[in-house]
Amino acid sequence: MIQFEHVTYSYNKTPFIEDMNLCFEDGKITAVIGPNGCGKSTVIKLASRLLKPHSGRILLHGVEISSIRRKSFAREISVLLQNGHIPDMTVEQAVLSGRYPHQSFLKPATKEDHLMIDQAIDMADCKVLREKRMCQLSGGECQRVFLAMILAQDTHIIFLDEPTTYLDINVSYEMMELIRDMNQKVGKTVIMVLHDMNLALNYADNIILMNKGRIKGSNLVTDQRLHERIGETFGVKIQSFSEEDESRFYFVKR
Ligand SMILES: Nc1ncnc2c1ncn2[C@@H]1O[C@H](COP(=O)(O)OP(=O)(O)OP(=O)(O)O)[C@@H](O)[C@H]1O
Repeated sequence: MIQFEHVTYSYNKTPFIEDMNLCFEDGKITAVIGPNGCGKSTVIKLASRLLKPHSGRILLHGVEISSIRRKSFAREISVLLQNGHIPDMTVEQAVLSGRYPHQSFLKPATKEDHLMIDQAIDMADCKVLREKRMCQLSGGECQRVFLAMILAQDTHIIFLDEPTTYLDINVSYEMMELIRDMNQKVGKTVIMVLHDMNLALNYADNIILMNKGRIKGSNLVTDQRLHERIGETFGVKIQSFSEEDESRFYFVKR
């Protein structure tokens, strides 16, 4: 479990995130949603130690994350960022680099490392890309390889910042199915930033809604007013229709 306690962070003189309290529960898929610039990536970067809070505490299973050793932390938490750096190496080497928290300095990769990268490449459907260089891949292919790197890192908690960027609609759903498998079959805790409300509503066990650096609601999956709240926050109108005794919603411009 990751907890934010009274966290404050600012990029300039004015605090952007102020006194934030938040909990990412174990074993769940949590979607963080909110308009552009509302602070979703900032939260992911704070939780994954890429940014340091100016005040307050961030705890991983009750331990302040700043006190955890780098390699131990990387065995617990992995993160897929937006616009990640494309390494100058082959896909196989890139996926192997995901194993670094489990390897000893200057020791060659072990049998287990190779097994993990084979599994990760298989799961993320990157077999045909294995020998290619990263710079030769399309945006969607790169995204799949980044996911394979994360799978190879084999952490309990996975942060994904817009994992479906560059993916077409069909592959986006495949990616979500893979994320659901990681959660349900392997027990990973997944926290992901999503812009696609359909994906968030279909795949998340928990939805956290943000606006202007603040949490506007968490545990929203069961909130009867979830769709209205999304509409208000994004400034869009909701329309609903019934399908097979189920109400479906879509959002349109006001
Ligand atoms: N390095 C930085 N320096 C200054 N301001 C920053 C920096 N990074 C982000 N910001 C600002 O902080 C705010 C929150 O940014 P953040 O990337 O967390 O938003 P987001 O909700 O993830 O947005 P998006 O949906 O567009 O990806 C924005 O106003 C952004 O301009």
